Amino acid sequence: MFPIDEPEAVNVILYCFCITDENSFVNLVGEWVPNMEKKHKGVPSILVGLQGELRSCSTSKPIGIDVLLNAAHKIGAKEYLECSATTGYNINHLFDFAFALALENATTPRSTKFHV
Ligand SMILES: Nc1nc2c(ncn2[C@@H]2O[C@H](COP(=O)(O)OP(=O)(O)OP(=O)(O)O)[C@@H](O)[C@H]2O)c(=O)[nH]1
Repeated sequence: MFPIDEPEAVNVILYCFCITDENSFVNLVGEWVPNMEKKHKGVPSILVGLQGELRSCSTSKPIGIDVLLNAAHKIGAKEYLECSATTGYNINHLFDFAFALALENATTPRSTKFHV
């Protein structure tokens, strides 16, 4: 995990994983979330399922929605959202929601840097 030199500049966290990759989900919940929580306590987050169009693909085996909603609740995420870079599904909604959360959390003037 890379260090963010200005932790106070973080107003929202997007926890992203691929919905058909169990490992990416397990790593996210087991490693990334606890680390980020230590460094950015109280910062609102969104759990984001990537490659969302694969949910309707008959040959893929996505992680169940109930598991993901439960995980979002457990890690304290404000929402679970699925999106797809391939089809554009939910991308605008995700960023609108993320910016709204970030603004809610921006009680003092912050840096405008983006960390990906
Ligand atoms: N099915 C599907 N595949 C996707 C989607 N977005 C990205 N991919 C695929 O996932 C792989 C990785 O995509 P990248 O956009 O390169 O992801 P990255 O995290 O930047 O990966 P790096 O290049 O290693 O940094 C590629 O094979 C993409 O085609 C999506 O929405 N749906």
